Amino acid sequence: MTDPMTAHLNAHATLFETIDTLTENGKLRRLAGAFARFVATLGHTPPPLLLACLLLSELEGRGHSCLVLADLAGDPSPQVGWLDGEWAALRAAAAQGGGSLPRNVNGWRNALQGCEQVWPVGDLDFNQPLVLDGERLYLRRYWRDESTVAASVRSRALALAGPDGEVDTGGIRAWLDRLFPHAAREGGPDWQKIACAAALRGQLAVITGGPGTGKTYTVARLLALLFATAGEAAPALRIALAAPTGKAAARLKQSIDMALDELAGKLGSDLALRDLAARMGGARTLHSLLGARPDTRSFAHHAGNPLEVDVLIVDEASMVHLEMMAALLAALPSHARLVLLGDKDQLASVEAGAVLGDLCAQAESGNYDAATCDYVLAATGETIPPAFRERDGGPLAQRIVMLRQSRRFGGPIGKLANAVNQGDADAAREVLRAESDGRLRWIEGARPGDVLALAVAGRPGAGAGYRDYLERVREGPGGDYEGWVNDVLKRFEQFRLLCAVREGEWGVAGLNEAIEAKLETAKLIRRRGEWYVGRPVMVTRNDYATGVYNGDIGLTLPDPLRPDSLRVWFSDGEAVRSVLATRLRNVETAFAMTVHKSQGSEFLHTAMVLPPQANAVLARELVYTGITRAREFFTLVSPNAAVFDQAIAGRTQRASGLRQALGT
Ligand SMILES: Nc1ncnc2c1ncn2[C@@H]1O[C@H](COP(=O)(O)OP(=O)(O)OP(=O)(O)O)[C@@H](O)[C@H]1O
Repeated sequence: MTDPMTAHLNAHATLFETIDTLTENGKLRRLAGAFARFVATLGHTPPPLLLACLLLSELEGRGHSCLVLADLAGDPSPQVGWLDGEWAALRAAAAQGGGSLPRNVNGWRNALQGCEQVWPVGDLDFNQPLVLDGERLYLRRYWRDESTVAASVRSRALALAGPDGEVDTGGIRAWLDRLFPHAAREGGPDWQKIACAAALRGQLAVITGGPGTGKTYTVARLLALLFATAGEAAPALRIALAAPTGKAAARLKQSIDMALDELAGKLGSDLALRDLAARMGGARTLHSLLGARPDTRSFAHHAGNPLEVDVLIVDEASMVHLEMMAALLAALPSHARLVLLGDKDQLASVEAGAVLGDLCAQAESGNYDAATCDYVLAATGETIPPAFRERDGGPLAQRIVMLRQSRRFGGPIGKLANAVNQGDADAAREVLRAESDGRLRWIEGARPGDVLALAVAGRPGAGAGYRDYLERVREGPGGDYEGWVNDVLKRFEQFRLLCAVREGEWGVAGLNEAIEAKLETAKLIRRRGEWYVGRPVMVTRNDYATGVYNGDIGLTLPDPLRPDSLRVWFSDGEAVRSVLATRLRNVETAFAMTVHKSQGSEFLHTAMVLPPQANAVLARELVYTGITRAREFFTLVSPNAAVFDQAIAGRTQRASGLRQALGT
């Protein structure tokens, strides 16, 4: 006799067969089918629920935190990159399981809210795995995280440091005038100064801006201001610096230390800034700040055991995913001031959510209310221009300041990044083709050999690609092993090849192999199995035993004490540290890496390789992020010029309920 569960799954045999075929063909991730099967074991499962679960899981893998019912009622193919009638095939197969599928949003909502696996928000809660909130379907944990973030951001946005009358705007103004002695360069108000004042007004500040707009410069001055205006509390002020990755954390600490040191020189003994820098300690990854525990999703710090901080600065906030932001906000004591720094236009986190983008949805237009404009005038002497005054600005808009003038990125790379950000393909192509000063180069109609030549030898005026560090490796350490390691690591950071995709000849996997072969032919490396001298690797999973984390990049060099064994060296701010190569289990070769993984890093010369065909991940944010990883030189390599236009035409809009919940 067939048990009821098997009988139930059999009723959907055609649908599961179609799901399996799509999975085999790489159109669905395995987890999506497995999740749909799991939900089917939990009770009666009508075909609309199965389809919704399948899509929800597939979308989660692509960074969306929920499924919008309008997409179900319409056609979700664009979000999942289906081009060949996959959605129609799934619908047809689902219909064979019995009954017709809903035709509109109302129909889908009715079908889903009647299912025992779904909790319609507001009904009695039985801890069902799926949550239906208005016109969005969630996996319960994302709904919980989104609710935590929305509630916490709302209450922090509302909490003023005191009625504005009680904030000593005169005192703030006096310090700000010293910290920002020069007027803003391109007319308009000094947004950096305004950002500092805004952050002093409440418990949340978001400072967004493109590369080189002075986010770190501003935040160093904000720290000085907080310290200067804290009065007797100053010596006890607990400040923490954090970022999503170790590399970004190290960069933040380094830049803040430098900026504070420079300020200390200017302000003399009026403010003990060097003491402040020393007391702050290092910058940490968010995982380490929250006390990540191996193999669990929970942290040592949470609402019941909050972080011991008064001020928390988080850099590269665009990389912070929804789950991490929820954990961070839950663990932050309510009195603490949170300052988020990041570029809202960059790619969102690899994991689900686009929190910074959602928070900053209206940052361009400012939307400051009259109270903010009055406060800013009193605290900074700056007048917010009418164009940035209130339209429909709520409390959150008052907490967000966008820095609009880049100090480092004014040249052709900045122009290109701007054009891409505006989706202006004509302007972007024009800047690229002008190849100003050799800063930009576009290899159109590229062949694989062009990428390899670039990787091995760079291009004239823009450095020698990977040849440079490998030749230094070949020279050997001489008498100063650590100096040599430092130099090799620095040279490796001068050039990087970024890919939009992982698979195929133009993806990370194919290019890494091809580059290794080419370097071997050029006698720059000598492979001896997986590990060899000069191999760059990227860590793909946190490993608490060896102290290396997802995204860390290291170089393989001979062990100074036992030349036969290899160690992988990582930069740790100014210092270096190493791990025996054979102890690193989750690593991959990193001559080529994805744009996603390059976030938080910059290279003197960045080359970005686009694939020959457009696909769902290839969007404006990705191209913008790739370009803005270049400090001095940028090369675009594309086998098919049309793909560049297609990529920047599309924006990635991640499905989330956060904008609505926050009114942004
Ligand atoms: N108001 C200013 N006056 C003088 N120099 C400035 C000012 N603002 C920024 N700079 C300089 O411009 C450069 C870029 O600033 P900063 O590194 O703070 O930008 P950022 O937005 O943090 O960049 P990234 O996105 O790359 O982290 C630095 O050298 C900084 O010292």
